[in-house]
Amino acid sequence: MPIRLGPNQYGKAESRVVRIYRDTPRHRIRDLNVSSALRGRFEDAHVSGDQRDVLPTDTQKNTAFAFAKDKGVTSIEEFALTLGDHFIAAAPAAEGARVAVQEYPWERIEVDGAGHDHSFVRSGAGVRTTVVNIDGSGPDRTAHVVSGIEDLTVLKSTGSEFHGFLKDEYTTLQETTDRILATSLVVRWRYAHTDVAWDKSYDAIKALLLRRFAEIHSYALQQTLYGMGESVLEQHPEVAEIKFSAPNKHHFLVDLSPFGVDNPGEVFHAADRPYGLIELTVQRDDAPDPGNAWHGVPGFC
Ligand SMILES: O=c1[nH]c(=O)c2[nH]c(=O)[nH]c2[nH]1
Repeated sequence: MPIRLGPNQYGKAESRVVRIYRDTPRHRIRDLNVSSALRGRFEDAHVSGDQRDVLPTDTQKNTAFAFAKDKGVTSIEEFALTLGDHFIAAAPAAEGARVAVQEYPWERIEVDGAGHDHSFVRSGAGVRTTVVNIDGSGPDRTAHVVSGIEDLTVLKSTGSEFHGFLKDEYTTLQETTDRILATSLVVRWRYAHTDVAWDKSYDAIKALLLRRFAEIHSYALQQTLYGMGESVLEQHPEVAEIKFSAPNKHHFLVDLSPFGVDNPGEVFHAADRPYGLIELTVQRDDAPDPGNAWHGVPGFC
């Protein structure tokens, strides 16, 4: 029975790289979680145990820390692209590299109305992400960048309705014209190219997503997310498509009538499970081919 090695990749997952810029008394911080993986002609390592083509995962980890010092972290996308190209050059058997980076946000601690020079507090609003996939080098090189934000928890205390839905013998859900809408967003967008002002693009897209969540009167989480994605594509030509994965964090009105207490939309039970899970893509008709841009990005349809 012929048996052979199928798709494979290997690398170092979740190196926690913290880069402090201390060239002036006003320090800056970039706090990263870096994962790299190489794919290519690595049959020998798997089938016979010959490691001559294998750039160790330990080396990949070291490189992430060394590059944080030598090249710095201008943006997570630039950092991931630089690392990926380096690994493909350093390991001749590597035909492609995947570098995923999460960035944890820090804010300066406010002291007497001003941000402190070297004291920070983790800020709660979302983790920035990128997944870079590079194939080849030289003129045949292709690079795909999928960036995004995860754990962006948002809530509207009104301005959300849900009614007119299909009903059958198992339907018990009441129609509503006023409910809480809450979700913890995972959003990922694919850039059409790599000539992007990465930090500026991220900041603007995050602000736009939040603004549109606030502005859109919701008839369903699906319609809110579609509207958010549509605005991103309208205002950001550098984005080819955007994907959402959003748990509908149900808030149930508590029945206080047994205690003779009225509850006009004021006290809710925030249920953690089960949750509706809404996933969608908003894309341009003429978006460039995704290639393997979504390779290794779990949880998206
Ligand atoms: O925004 C919603 N979309 C649904 O598809 C759905 N289904 C459900 O039970 N509640 C909701 N809410």
